[in-house]
Amino acid sequence: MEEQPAETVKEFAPKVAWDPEVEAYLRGALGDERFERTAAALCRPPRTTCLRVNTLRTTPEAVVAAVRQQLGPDSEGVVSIHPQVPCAVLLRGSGPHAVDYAGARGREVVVSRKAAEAVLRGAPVYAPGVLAASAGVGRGDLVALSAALERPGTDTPEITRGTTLYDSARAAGAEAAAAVAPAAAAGGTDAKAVADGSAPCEQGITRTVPAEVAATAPAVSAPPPGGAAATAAAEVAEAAADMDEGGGHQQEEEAAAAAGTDAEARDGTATASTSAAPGAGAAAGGAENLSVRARRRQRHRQYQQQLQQQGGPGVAEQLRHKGRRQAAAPGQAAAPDGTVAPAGGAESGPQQQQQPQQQQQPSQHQAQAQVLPAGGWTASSQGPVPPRTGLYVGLARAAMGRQEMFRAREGLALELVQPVFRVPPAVSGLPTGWAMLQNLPSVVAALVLAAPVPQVLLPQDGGAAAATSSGSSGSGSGGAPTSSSSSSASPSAAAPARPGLAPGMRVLDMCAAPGGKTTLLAALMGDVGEVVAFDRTHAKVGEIVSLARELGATCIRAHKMDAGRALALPPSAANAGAAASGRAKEGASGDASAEVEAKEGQRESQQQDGERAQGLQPVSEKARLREERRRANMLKRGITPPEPVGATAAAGGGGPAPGSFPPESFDALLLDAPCSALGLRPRLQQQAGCLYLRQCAAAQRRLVDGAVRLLRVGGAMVYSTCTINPGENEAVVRYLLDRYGASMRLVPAGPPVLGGPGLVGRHLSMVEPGVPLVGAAGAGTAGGAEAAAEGSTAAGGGAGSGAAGGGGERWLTEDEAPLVQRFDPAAEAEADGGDVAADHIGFFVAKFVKTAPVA
Ligand SMILES: C[S@@+](CC[C@H](N)C(=O)[O-])C[C@H]1O[C@@H](n2cnc3c(N)ncnc32)[C@H](O)[C@@H]1O
Repeated sequence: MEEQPAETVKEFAPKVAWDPEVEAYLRGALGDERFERTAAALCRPPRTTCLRVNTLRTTPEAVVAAVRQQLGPDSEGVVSIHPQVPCAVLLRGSGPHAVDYAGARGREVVVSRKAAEAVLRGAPVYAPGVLAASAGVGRGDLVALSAALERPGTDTPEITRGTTLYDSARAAGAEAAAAVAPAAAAGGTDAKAVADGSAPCEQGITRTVPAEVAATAPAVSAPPPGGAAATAAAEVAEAAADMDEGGGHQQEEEAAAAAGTDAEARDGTATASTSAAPGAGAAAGGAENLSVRARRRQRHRQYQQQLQQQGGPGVAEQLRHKGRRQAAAPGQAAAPDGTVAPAGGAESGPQQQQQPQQQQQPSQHQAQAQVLPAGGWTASSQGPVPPRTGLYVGLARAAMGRQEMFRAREGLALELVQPVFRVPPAVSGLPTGWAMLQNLPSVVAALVLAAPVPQVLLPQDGGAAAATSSGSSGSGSGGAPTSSSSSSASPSAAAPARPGLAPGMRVLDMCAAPGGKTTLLAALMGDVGEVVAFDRTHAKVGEIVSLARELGATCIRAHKMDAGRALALPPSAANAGAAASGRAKEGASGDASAEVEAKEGQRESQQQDGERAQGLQPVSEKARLREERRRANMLKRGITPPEPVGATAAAGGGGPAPGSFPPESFDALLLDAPCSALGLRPRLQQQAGCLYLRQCAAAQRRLVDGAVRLLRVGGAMVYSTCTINPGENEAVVRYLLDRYGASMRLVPAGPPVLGGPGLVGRHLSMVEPGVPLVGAAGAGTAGGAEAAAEGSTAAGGGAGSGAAGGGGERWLTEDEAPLVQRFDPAAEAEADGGDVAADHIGFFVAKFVKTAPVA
């Protein structure tokens, strides 16, 4: 096999791009080293896929056998039952693998960030995900796949859809073909830059030429017509034709320049067009008259001026690079493999090898770009584009030609040939309802709710659990643990325990769609009892219903409900509730965003429920009929329609929703809160800003306010998120304990325990608007932020200042931290031998028991 130059092989090692304020905050929370590892881990998918077995229909062993049968020899070492979570079947993948991009021969397709993230999980790319492609990419071609990030703070990708990327090697070949003479004069210092492999391109990516090639390549004169350069020119010409479809004259200008038909457009100084290679000339109009060319020149200069006016340093840099490339181009030639060979002569040799040392230190992304296939890629049909990120995500084969990729609204555009991650093969042939894909920490969250609650924490009369204590713990049906918690942090670890979840209970899943955890709760209860599932979005409630049907869970009642308004207080308590609500707002008074969020949430909820509320107090016959149809429709789809209630106030403001529940309605409760999702993987970019993080936390506190009231005394509650943001995790636990500590007790979140401890300390300025976050972190604590010196304990409740109180955002104490589970995306790297079974998304689980009514 032909040996490939090392430069074509690329490692995948990017780090998530963050909003700067969020980065400063997370660095403070996690410490620099852990933050760096987390930022790298978030760019990669977890290498283990988890199939959660539906124990209502089958057993883990049966699923493993079915998967093995389906995968055949491929299943060797790939499939296993999780040792601590019996209802979880793990399928192991591998990566990141270095990818050799030599086969792409300089062709590239840029896809949206989201498409690239899907590629990392093993998906192909569909036409809408394609943003840019090299000129002349045809069906069946191999291409390097790269990701475009979004411009900071926007959803707009950094590269416009439809952009043509020029393969600089081909463009250079065309230019060489256009030159009658070897253009020795233009070779000068730029030829030197090319020769030593450092010639930059328009995108700010430094193109690398293998040293061997640089040292040995012959000097180039005009290549023979019909050779590689002519082919390249023809492809560039095709690109020019492509670009006419939507690119406007600027694209044409660029194409002409790249095709070597207008020397003036390239260096701005030449006075005559050179004789073009046949292909290039025919394509781009080498026999144009001077006035047309003069107009082009003018437009080109105007465009450059515009760019310089609009752009920051990036644009200036691109223009500089562009000038250098263009001047250097005549001294280059396209090697058959798409690499660029330098001009020989006096400038070549050891002198050139020193050039890179004089260059500016490349950024991280540039550093990645330096190991791109020799030849590199340049942009663009629409003028210079921002410096590329160099986020290469695999070698793919085009299933469409370039034009079709942009014209098609759907359809497979690219199939992965060499992936960065090898995900386990898809398991598609399992009998319906046997298993579902569910990330392991999510499974753990439900199991933690089912885990036994130490008896000593419960009131004498046994509260809710006593009513069902004769039932099994559910371990037989769902693999829930039966033993008492083993956490040494709990003073009551050795005490007899009662199940947190058992058949016959009435359980609430407050934010339930699409229903992964809801259906697991039902399985853990043996489908006996009632699992009430809320979601605020109508369509999503439908998803819960469908999943419940598919998995055969009949005890689930799905409601469309804003969980923050689900608490119905009796009229006598309404005033007290309103007062509680007022206090909640008071507590958050330092947090302007909380109010913003509360108002927004209220507005949205009111809007969503407006129609329904009207239907409950119909103003017309038409409205009544509409409501009837609506309710019938909901019933048909398995969604429980809301019933009117007479209550007038609820914690969290906005009043109770129709169909809301009185306090202490549920024996157990799961609050899997909507969150910033900063733990989901892979993510190549995080757009969330601090304001958004604060809004998420405010919404979560509002949901907590309702949850603690809806839970019956003696009942267990799990709070979980899929974010690594301590403001939505530890700080929410702190809020709950400070505000409701007289009624709610933090207990060990387990078994099973697969995550690490929570963060101790506080962040001084996260919740204080206008205070810069940088520098807020102290040194030497678990998170790099200030140590928890205040000694707030799990039981030491009362109306504390909460997360929003003076002194910034507060997390856990040393005693509390081991009781929760923080799933660290970077944890797997720390594990012995890098155990892929421990490769998780970022997640957080905390468990509480209600020991007394909430006043
Ligand atoms: C993290 S997801 C829940 C995932 C779910 N527990 C599972 O495991 O499949 C959060 C859900 O909360 C819903 N949601 C957001 N705000 C809500 C609210 N105020 N009341 C009820 N549901 C809400 C969202 O629509 C979303 O489906």
